[in-house]
Amino acid sequence: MSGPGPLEPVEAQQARVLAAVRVLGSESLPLGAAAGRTTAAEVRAAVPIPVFDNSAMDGYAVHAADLTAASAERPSLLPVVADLAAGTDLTPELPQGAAARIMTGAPLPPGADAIVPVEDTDGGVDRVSIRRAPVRGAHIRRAAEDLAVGDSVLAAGVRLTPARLAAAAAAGHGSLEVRRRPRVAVVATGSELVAPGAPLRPGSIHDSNSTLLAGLVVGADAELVLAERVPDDDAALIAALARARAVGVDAIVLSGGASVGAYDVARSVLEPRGIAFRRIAMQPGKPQGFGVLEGVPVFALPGNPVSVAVSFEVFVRPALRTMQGRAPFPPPVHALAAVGWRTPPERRQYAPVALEYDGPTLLARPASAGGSGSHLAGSLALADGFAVVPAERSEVRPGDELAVMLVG
Ligand SMILES: Nc1nc2c(c(=O)[nH]1)N[C@H]1C(S)=C(S)[C@@H](COP(=O)(O)OP(=O)(O)OC[C@H]3O[C@@H](n4cnc5c(N)ncnc54)[C@H](O)[C@@H]3O)O[C@H]1N2
Ligand code: MOO
Repeated sequence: MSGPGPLEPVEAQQARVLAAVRVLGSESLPLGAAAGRTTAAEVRAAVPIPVFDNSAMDGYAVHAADLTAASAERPSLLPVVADLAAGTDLTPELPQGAAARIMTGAPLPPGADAIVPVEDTDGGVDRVSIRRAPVRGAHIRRAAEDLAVGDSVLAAGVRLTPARLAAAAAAGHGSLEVRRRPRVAVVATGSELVAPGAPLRPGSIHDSNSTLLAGLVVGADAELVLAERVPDDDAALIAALARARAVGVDAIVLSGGASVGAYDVARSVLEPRGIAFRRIAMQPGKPQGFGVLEGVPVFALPGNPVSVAVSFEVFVRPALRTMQGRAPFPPPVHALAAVGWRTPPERRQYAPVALEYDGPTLLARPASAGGSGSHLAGSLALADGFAVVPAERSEVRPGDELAVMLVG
């Protein structure tokens, strides 16, 4: 990149990224190992839900027509001809004029057309006294009333939450075809960096980007296979990139050295290797390197911590989602600005905001009292998301509606 060059739209850079990434292959995993994975194909019910007609109550299976006269004052008495617990394989035909004791989830005996809850009876074992006339169909759960065999349980490209895994289990699946997790290497560059918690020497700072990126990668359901911190030294970065390729990666994410400084190592190493460095019309996150190095997408994010957090959401997360076969962009939430603030000209702002409800109204408030500087790492602690302010706006006024990207 020689000279400043024009600012390019965020969408143009996102399009480059998405054009360069591919959906990964799939593998079959047992449900217990599939949480956080993405379905590689539509999942259809292999068994119906419910599997068979069954009782929704502990009580008695009856013919409703036998009990039209039953009341608290004049209970009806029926012989109990069967005792059906959940899990029983008995399916006796229920004769007219008889009852079967039945527990919740036990199969409905053929002929029965209503369940009387035990609370409406004397709980008898040989004979039962019934104090209330049931309506036909009462407390019966019909086979397939939720899903029939072949019905769609999960679409392809859906993240597997515990609830979705449970639906798949209920529909007869023990394992699912899921996308492979993207393998990601994270490299923080900067001679000023020391490990979190290590003593600071003059001019040094704690490396927070490694922690941030590692957590974001894992939170995006990818696999962190390498995390390195390298000084502003070409040979050190080249060696780190070689190690990343040696372990096998689907993406490499760097932080720092993406701008025009004399020691901007990411740019000096990667630009000659075909990674393009551009100025994107966004704040923070203006300098962005992206390209494909020996088949591997490489993201060179600017070093400022808030820039890293925003750049991940805007470029890296959509790529990792695409690799997993998901829609690239999670839907934003909408909030009203609690206060006003100035925004930079000609750059779309991604302002870290804290969200809070005022009654039913979701309000967004800048997460840092110190403004929206990309160096304000402390503001990340309070940020629930990034409010997206269009480039043509120069200020946000109190009450303005804002789209907010939730942080991962
Ligand atoms: N002359 C210009 N200077 C700068 C421009 C510009 O257009 N012209 N753009 C500014 C913008 S905007 C950004 S953003 C930064 C991006 O710079 P780099 O990507 O080269 O990042 P560094 O210089 O390496 O670091 C920036 C900042 O972040 C701190 N940092 C870096 N790594 C970490 C880490 N792992 N943990 C915590 N903090 C980190 C670093 O110490 C710097 O303070 O360039 C502007 N300059
Ligand atoms: O683009 Mo930089 O991230 O504004 O500070």
